[in-house]
Amino acid sequence: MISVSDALDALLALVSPTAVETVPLRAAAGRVLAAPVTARRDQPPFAASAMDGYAVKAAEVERDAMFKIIGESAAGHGFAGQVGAGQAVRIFTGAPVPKGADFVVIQEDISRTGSLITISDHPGPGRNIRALGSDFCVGSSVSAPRILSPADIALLAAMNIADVPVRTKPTVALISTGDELALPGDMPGPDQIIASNTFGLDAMITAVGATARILPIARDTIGSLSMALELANKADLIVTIGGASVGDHDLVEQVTEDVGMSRSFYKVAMRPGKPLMAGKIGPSAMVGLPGNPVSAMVCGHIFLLPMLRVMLGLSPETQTPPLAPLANDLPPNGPRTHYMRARLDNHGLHVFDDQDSARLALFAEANALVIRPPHDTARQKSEHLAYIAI
Ligand SMILES: Nc1nc2c(c(=O)[nH]1)N[C@H]1C(S)=C(S)[C@@H](COP(=O)(O)OP(=O)(O)OC[C@H]3O[C@@H](n4cnc5c(N)ncnc54)[C@H](O)[C@@H]3O)O[C@H]1N2
Ligand code: MOO
Repeated sequence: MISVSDALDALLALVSPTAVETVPLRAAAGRVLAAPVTARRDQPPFAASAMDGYAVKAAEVERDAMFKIIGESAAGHGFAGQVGAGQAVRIFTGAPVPKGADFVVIQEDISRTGSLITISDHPGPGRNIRALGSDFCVGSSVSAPRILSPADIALLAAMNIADVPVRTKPTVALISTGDELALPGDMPGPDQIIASNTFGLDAMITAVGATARILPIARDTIGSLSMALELANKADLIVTIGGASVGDHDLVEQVTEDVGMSRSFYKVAMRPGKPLMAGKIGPSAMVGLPGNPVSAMVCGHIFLLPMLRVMLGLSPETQTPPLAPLANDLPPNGPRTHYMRARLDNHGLHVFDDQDSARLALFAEANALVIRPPHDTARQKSEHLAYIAI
């Protein structure tokens, strides 16, 4: 049995970043930017008014000063002339500030009679002008890698970037194994249960930005499992679920060996998730997850997500696990790293009494996995422990 950190290192060594593809801007939302992109424009491309009002010379701005309006500058239609002494141009938000003007008096501070205006109130110190290129300039860079947020997409649009280089979505083939499994919506037999893990993992994989394929359930025969692995052969990552332990019907170890998997390791000192195996089948990374529903999902968080992040060109971890106070006492931990299901609220981490790795209903109540290192001593309420938000 190897430690969690050795297992993670070995798993990350099985994968590498996917190829880069170029997609239209709208399709880039949520994708990982693969290379820095640079602005093709200055923004704003001219000194622009930040307010509706009158463009004048700053030197002439004082209470009771009078100006003659000589034209108008609207967004999309600037004023071609020049503002001279004692002159003003009616201007609107986003419009180019005309030559000769360097101050916009907001219309609330003006009284107007025909084509004459008087500054009737004290204008504030701000000139109400956004300088050319004050947001970004030609050549300003958006750094990579990053998951493109809605704000990033808006920025790229403003930079006039129509096509975006992103990482190809890693493909993951999910294979549930077991005679006892039926699909949601099926009429399960009396000894059957519903295959839940594939669906939970599919949701997790999709949310991180990869594509999952759910393959037909492999039955507990060598032929059925071999066929499923064959169907999976083009995937970047093959994930089997169940059949990883030592029972007579646990065939993943044997069949992956038969199809020529070069094994990286089998069994990790963690709870849940001990009977985890990994290796390479041809060019695909392969991870054999334990079948217990909570074990499969916890291993998804601890191992699959970092692997997928590396495939997406990101760093494996999103953050160092934060600390929070315990809301209850905990007994000492055993020899394996224990990821304890807990609910974090304003009072701290409420670690569940029942840590059975088959209890999906309880797992769905959890929003944190409290990390207990091997042989961690007993912990008291209020002590701060590291956790992973799930
Ligand atoms: N003698 C021993 N028995 C077991 C050991 C051990 O060390 N010695 N380890 C236990 C641990 S820990 C785990 S975890 C499980 C893992 O077993 P497998 O990976 O072989 O999984 P299965 O036996 O196929 O299934 C376990 C359990 O999970 C259910 N299952 C399987 N696939 C799915 C699915 N896709 N969706 C929902 N539920 C699933 C399956 O019906 C079983 O109830 O082994 C322990 N045994
Ligand atoms: O290691 Mo198993 O995954 O505890 O239930």
